Amino acid sequence: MKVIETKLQGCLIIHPDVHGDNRGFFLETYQEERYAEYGIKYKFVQDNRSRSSFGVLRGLHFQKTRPQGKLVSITRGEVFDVAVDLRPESKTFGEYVGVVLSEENNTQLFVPPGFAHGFCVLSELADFSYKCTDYYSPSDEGGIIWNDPIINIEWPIKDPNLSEKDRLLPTFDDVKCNILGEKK
Ligand SMILES: Cc1cn([C@H]2C[C@H](O)[C@@H](COP(=O)(O)OP(=O)(O)O[C@H]3O[C@@H](C)C(=O)[C@@H](O)[C@H]3O)O2)c(=O)[nH]c1=O
Repeated sequence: MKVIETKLQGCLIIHPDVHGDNRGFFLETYQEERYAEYGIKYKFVQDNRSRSSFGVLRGLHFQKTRPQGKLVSITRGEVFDVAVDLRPESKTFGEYVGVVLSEENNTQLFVPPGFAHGFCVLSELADFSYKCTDYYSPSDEGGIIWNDPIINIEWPIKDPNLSEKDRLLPTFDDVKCNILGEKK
């Protein structure tokens, strides 16, 4: 397994070892002891999977008081996946990393608790799988609009297909005030 640190502390790009043979391939998508060696020492309590079609963008999502760390990967298709650092004490607060995850590259991203997360779909269909370090808590959901001008993510698609909820998300500026306890 190859693990690459990103500029956002704790946010890791993971390339699991893929064992190919004449039947196909095998890979371990999570192994507690080995992932812990790289700082992923969380207990995962929920596994999720979503399917989306080309041009769908889900995000940018976080939970306010019960932040979820997420170990994300793709079992079908290709996405551009984004993590935004929302940890108020972080030197990289407000910065993001983006990485292509696909069924070809088998890459994973570990998004620590305290980040917003989102992805857009680059293939006809994408099956997105992730493990979470805390439970889904709908009343605790927060979000930032995908095309926020301050975060300024270079999404590889234009005019994404968004849920009604995601279309109405606030800006980073609005969310930042809440996170940092500032008055606007
Ligand atoms: C996230 C989630 C949703 N749901 C339900 C609520 C709703 O009826 C339906 C779809 O929910 P959403 O529109 O919020 O799904 P979605 O937009 O896919 O939300 C997800 O986006 C990505 C980017 C993330 O990082 C995830 O943590 C999560 O926020 O599924 C659950 O039952 N459990 C869950 O953990």
